[in-house]
Amino acid sequence: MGKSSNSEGNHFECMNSEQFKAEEEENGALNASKIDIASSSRSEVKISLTYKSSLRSHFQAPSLESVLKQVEEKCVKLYRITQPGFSMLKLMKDMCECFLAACSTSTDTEQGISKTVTPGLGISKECSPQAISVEDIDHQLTFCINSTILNGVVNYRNRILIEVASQIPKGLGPIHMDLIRRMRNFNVDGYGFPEKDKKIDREITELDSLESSSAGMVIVQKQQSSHYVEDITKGQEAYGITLINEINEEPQPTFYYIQQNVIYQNAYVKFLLARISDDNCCSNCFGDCLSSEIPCACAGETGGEFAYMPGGLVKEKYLESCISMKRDLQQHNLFYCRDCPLERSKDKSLSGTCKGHLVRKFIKECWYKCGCSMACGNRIVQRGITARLQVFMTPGGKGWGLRTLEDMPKGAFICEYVGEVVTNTELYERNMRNTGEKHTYPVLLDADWSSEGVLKDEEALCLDATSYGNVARFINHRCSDANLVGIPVEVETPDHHYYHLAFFTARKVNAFEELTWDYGIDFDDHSHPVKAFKCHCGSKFCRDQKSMRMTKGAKTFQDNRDHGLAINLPILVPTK
Ligand SMILES: C[S@@+](CC[C@H](N)C(=O)[O-])C[C@H]1O[C@@H](n2cnc3c(N)ncnc32)[C@H](O)[C@@H]1O
Repeated sequence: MGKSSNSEGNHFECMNSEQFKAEEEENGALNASKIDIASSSRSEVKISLTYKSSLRSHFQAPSLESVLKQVEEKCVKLYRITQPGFSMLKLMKDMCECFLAACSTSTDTEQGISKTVTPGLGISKECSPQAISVEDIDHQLTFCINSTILNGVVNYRNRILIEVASQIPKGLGPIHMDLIRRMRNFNVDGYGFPEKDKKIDREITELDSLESSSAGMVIVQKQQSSHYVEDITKGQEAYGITLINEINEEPQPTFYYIQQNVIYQNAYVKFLLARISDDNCCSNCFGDCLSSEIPCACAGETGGEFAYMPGGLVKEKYLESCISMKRDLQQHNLFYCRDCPLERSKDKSLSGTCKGHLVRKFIKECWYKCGCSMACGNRIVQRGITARLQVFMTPGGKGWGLRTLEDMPKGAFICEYVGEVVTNTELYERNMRNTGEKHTYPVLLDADWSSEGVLKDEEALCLDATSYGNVARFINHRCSDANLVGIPVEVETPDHHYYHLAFFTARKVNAFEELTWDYGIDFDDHSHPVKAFKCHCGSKFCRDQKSMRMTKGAKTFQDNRDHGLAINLPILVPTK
């Protein structure tokens, strides 16, 4: 317990966890930071953060204003804060207010022990002589009840240890359950525990039975996962994206995480402001275009109405039309190219017959030439991923997959498909060099080939996420009833041979559900140079039944190379 006073001589009581400090030293985590929150008897709150950095010899203290300004700028960029007037001082004030509110609302005692808990991020506190505190440094959470009674150490790598000290008073059961409930909340908050950790319930009951015995260290659950990565994006996305493998020994996939598309070589993608005409931007707008009474020019692409609702979800009507386009293909016209870039890329001397391309609806977002702010409701995809996501090894033979760690409503933006922008010809050459990769990661950008007349080679584009990509490269295929829908989004250029392919939820998706997308594969097309994978989507509408029987005879791995997503052929209508 520490004491300090302010300039008016008020004393603050501040609780530190000695146990945690010892552990920190043991782990050599000398650069760890520590936050303390303390309250005085006059309900004043003091936050202090000790940051241990390497010592500098000529240290000159900067002004508080300049530091706050720099932090605010950094936060706005790093965490994509779109709230105008964001202020660090206000944030710190909010933290103090929350602390006081928590003190006054949760001091109801149970079995004589205060249930006051400050969940998460490096906070220790004392609101009453008997408190529970929660600390998190580098994702090690320490739960303390009265500091001495029970310390639960939750390790984020899927191991949960609960250490029980030697004297356990009777009647702590409800508190255990309360802790477990909170641990589950931490799961949902992105600490990466799989849903099956619900079996903690059973184990905590076992722990309850230890109450009357003298216990030492009790390992409640120890499940070493073969692989866990805290953030595959290495800080490039607003929230870290974890990766976990509890199924087999397959290590983390090797690829470079990129947050935005990069052009490989020949692709013609030019973002020229001069090409954006007045009809294609809203230079007279300001603030949020969605709140103006008359939709601006940027809504023109979607029939004079914005595709997004305030809050960022895609409007039901628009979303449904995109979903039905994929599901009921026969209802929609396919465009057949005169000189199909796909076929042309295979062999220039041959003129292959076009297999047809879906003519897709585009969303157009506001961009640089528009007068609105970055917080405008018509800028969703360009603001990047905000959902809590996790890459995980699927149990069903599909390799790695992607899931959400939080419930997502229908129409929510998940991520865009990011990769190297390559021409069809470049992709074809890559495919030919490819010697038996298990999974493939290319997507055709053919949503608007119908309006482009004959595309030049450098204009017929694909995204290849094999070596450079984002989290979307892990989204597996599901026939017909996938929970994501891919929508083409125009951001930088009105040239629709280049666009962003963005994934939105096609229905409400629950936390821990795998996110899937219908790649649009025709499993019956045996003319493709690379065979489609055997589909394990598990959907009752799976289109691969026939194909599974026909490919049974494939003998070598090479035979089983698949054409993943690089396919744009008519889909069979599912048989219900
Ligand atoms: C874009 S990647 C998806 C991530 C991939 N599962 C991985 O481990 O990296 C596409 C590849 O995943 C596999 N895949 C995706 N959906 C599948 C499904 N429904 N059944 C079987 N394999 C699937 C195929 O090998 C496909 O080429």
